[in-house]
Amino acid sequence: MAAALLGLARAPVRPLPWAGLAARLASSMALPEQSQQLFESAVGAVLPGPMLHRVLAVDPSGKQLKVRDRSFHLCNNLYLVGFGKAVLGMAAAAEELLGQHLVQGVISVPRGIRAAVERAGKHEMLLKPHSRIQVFEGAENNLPDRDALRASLAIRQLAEALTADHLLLVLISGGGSALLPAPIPPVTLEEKQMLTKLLAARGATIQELNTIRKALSQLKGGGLAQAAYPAQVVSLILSDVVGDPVEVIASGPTVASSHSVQDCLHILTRYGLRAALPRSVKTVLARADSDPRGPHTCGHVLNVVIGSNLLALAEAQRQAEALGFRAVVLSAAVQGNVRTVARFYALLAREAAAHLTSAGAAGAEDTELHQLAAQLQLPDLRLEGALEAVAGARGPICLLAGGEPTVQLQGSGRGGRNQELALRVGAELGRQPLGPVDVLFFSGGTDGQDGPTDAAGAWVTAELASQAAAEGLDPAAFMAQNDSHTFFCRLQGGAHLQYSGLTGTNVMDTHFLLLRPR
Ligand SMILES: Nc1ncnc2c1ncn2[C@@H]1O[C@H](COP(=O)(O)OP(=O)(O)OP(=O)(O)O)[C@@H](O)[C@H]1O
Ligand SMILES: O=C(O)[C@H](O)CO
Repeated sequence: MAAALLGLARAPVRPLPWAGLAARLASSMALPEQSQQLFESAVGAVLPGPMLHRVLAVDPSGKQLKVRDRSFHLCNNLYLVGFGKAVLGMAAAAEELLGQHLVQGVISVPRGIRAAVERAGKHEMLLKPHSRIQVFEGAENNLPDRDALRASLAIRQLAEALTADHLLLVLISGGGSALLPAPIPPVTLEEKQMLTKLLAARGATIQELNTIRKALSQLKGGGLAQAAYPAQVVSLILSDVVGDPVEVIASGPTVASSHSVQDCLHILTRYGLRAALPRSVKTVLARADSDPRGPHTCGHVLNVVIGSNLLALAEAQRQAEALGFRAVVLSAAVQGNVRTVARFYALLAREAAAHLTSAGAAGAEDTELHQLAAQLQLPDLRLEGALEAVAGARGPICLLAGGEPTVQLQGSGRGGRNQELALRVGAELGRQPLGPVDVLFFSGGTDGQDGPTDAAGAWVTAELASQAAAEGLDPAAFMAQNDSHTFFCRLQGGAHLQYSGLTGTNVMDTHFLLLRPR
């Protein structure tokens, strides 16, 4: 769906007409440098400014706001609210574009974000000095708190005061659920926070977590849209969820919820929380099905996904082609255990290397690769397309993917999904020689922060095991402790780490596999 929405469906890969020149270009730069360029172009494509400019425009008369192919009348009637990790930059871009039409705005963004953006010199992501947009910072560590609650109440108040003449622009990005808490009484903020924490710790998916959050919230699951009715509502959504489901991202505050109380009870039972529910939660759930207003309706809302992992990958693919790689996007929905995902990428690298060096792929490994692909159940995986492209290639190959694998923490080390994935792929690649081909795997979080570290991710080559051994580092010991960040800090003085600082955007992670025959 996202591909169609964004007009990004790709034609099958054909040989490049300028293949000779491009291949020379690819071979003149080091693979780590090239992977860094791909990451920068991926992130650059989903920065708030470019994204908003792609979908929003004011017509020359200044009387119409164009959102894709829809037009909305402007006459001192524009209001703005927003919540999410990327919303400060989105609001700054909206203010730049629509400032003179804006009457008032309120946004809820993570604690410390303005100072971080300022320190990074990203002034284009800051609001103007006398902005009409009020900023609340809160939800430290992605958990709803009193400050986020105050922000939610200000957002609700703004929405409820609107009339049919008004237009409300809603800016939404990942992290929005924690930044827009408004529990339905008698549920308290603390009770909701506790339930969310318990569900997350027991492994609930973001879909399950947000189903519960919606049932207990005044503003999620279409509640914000309802509060703004009869004003027209345009929501611009930056997706941080695989498949870009608008009802899940930030718990869908402008999307009518299709979940029933039964769905909630199933989830609470699945995670062993049904028996110990606070009385207030039971009361709200019991009331929900008998709510005389019925579910929220959202006919007055236009929800638009303005950025996603696929958009970032498409830009990185373009950049890879410009660098002379034959480039294929494998999937923008990589999920699953990081160990399985790492094995999958290592087998894919091995098979691609075998084709490039005419060694021929081993049957058992091809079978395992397909088994892992089936096990991971990636809905949009283009494995055959990638293998075909690899089989027909003589020069450098770039396979791109994105998503959010899961790390089940066992140790007490420092790391993140991306660094752990890279370390695991590197360890797998070193198991057998790959022939005369250079192979690099890169994994980086588009928000610029991988887990609780200040690196965005890391890159590895097939030489990782020997490089580590030369410095007395044992990758297996670091993996057992989930200590990938410490490993990469020590390996060649941190040269394999990707640092970009907080990027001000967030469309999950990017994975690049680069292969170049020697
Ligand atoms: N030592 C570690 N090694 C590997 N992964 C870790 C480690 N510590 C935390 N993580 C992982 O980091 C993730 C949390 O990091 P982060 O704050 O970047 O979350 P996020 O999912 O990227 O947030 P968002 O999607 O809202 O941007 C969790 O998935 C957690 O399992
Ligand atoms: O805020 C949230 O609910 C998550 O980041 C998913 O969008």
